Amino acid sequence: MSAQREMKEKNPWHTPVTIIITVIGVIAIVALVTVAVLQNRPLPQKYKYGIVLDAGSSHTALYIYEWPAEKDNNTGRVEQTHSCKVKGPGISSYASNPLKAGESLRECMQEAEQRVPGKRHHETPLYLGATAGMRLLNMENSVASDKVFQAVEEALKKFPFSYQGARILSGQEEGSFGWVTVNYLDDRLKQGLETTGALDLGGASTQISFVSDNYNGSESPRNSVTFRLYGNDYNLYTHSFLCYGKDQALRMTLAHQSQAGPGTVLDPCFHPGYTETKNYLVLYDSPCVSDRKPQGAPATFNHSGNGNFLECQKNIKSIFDFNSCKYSQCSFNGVFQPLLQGPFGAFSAYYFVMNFLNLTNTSIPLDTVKEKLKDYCATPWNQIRQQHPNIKLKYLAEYCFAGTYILTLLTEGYNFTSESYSDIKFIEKIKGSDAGWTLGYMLNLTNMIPAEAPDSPPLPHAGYVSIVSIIAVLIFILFIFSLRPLWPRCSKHPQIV
Ligand SMILES: Nc1ncnc2c1ncn2[C@@H]1O[C@H](COP(=O)(O)OP(=O)(O)O)[C@@H](O)[C@H]1O
Ligand SMILES: [Ca+2]
Repeated sequence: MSAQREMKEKNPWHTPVTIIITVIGVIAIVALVTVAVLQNRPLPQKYKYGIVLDAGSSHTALYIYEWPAEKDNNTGRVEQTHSCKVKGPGISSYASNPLKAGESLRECMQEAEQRVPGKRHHETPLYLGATAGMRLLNMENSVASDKVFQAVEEALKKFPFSYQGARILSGQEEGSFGWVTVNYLDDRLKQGLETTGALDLGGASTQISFVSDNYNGSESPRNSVTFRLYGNDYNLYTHSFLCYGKDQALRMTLAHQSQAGPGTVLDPCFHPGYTETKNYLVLYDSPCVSDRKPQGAPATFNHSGNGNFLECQKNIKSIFDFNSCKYSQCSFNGVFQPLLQGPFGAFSAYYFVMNFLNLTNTSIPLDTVKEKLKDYCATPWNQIRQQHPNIKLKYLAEYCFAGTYILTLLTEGYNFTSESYSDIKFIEKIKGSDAGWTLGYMLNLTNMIPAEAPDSPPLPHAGYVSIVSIIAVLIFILFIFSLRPLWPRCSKHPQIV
């Protein structure tokens, strides 16, 4: 008993000096770490907002983007928080009643007023970009397109946002900003990773944009767009085919068939049993087909389907010119295209159509995809309608054509093969944001992607706190050891008295 007591009494850690040092040391460490944690705690997040209206040929959509206020330049952080589909057709359809174009945007704009916090309204930039529908209207009737823009501008200026203008995007801008969006959302730009090509299919035009090792912009410079983003140079190949969006392509295919003679068009791209009376004037009311208008045609024609994939593909091929090419290689219509280099993201109508047809999985062999589409096109129209009672009839009637057009455009037009077909991914969204040109357009106009790589703190906050804590503990232990001479002596073998 007494030996144990002696040992306890002689334990050097139980002397008042070391106890006091320990207590002060622990308090000092807690204080140091607390100060470090509080001082460097990330500030409560405040957000900034941006609004882009995508005035497409078939409809207008509004997108709201949000990013942390402190990190304008630190990318990969802008996200789409809301989207609103404007009711009614695209703004180019209001050529004869421009005021209605402005009015049509009101509901979505009011929604945006609710979604963006009031105190941010005045600093929130608002852009409207119009694509191929307005490009065509501008070609056809520039006075009408100016009036539409005027009406749209007046309507948008009534809202409390920072209005930055409405304009028609060039085909190159549409293609390249789609490419920026896809690669930004995938975090490929900031990390300098290999990029993804972008395939956008609209109603009135279609875009292809990708980086190819064998393209430096010297052959066909009009297809070249260069970007310097986060310290990396990109030489992008991009082309926009006006009239090769799926709605205008359908018009061209129909116009080609109705040249056989007025009356009835028996269309292999429509289901057997499908039959509609259509108006020649409506069909030819577009610069994409106006020169093919037959002379002395009756006002209407009967459009009936017989559902034949191969025949449909043959008709679709007739709207492509595969013969003229003054470059080393071309896609179609004499347009230069370098060697395809994947991967590719295909969005907008590419996704809507392939998703409806259950064909978004590109690891299915191309021949099987074609077989499935063949069966789908041959299905009677009545059966299709019964199976899909909730799908808009106009879309439903056209999925056979649209699917066949997509496969033809990809394989015959852009030269995707059975192997490279699997490099394509049909996508709608990336990390919650829609794939499309709008985000890239806003990032560019707000200078949100720096040319050089931003300086980033060498350590994340949690790493910083851990290192400060470990170093503080180590210093404390060293300190205790430096006080060794002050420690009371302790004998190796306790003596029994
Ligand atoms: N659910 C859907 N199913 C099929 N097609 C769709 C669907 N939603 C939109 N689309 C089509 O996507 C295309 C979008 O094109 P849009 O952006 O309006 O034209 P552009 O980009 O040529 O100006 C249109 O052809 C439209 O009909
Ligand atoms: Ca579009």
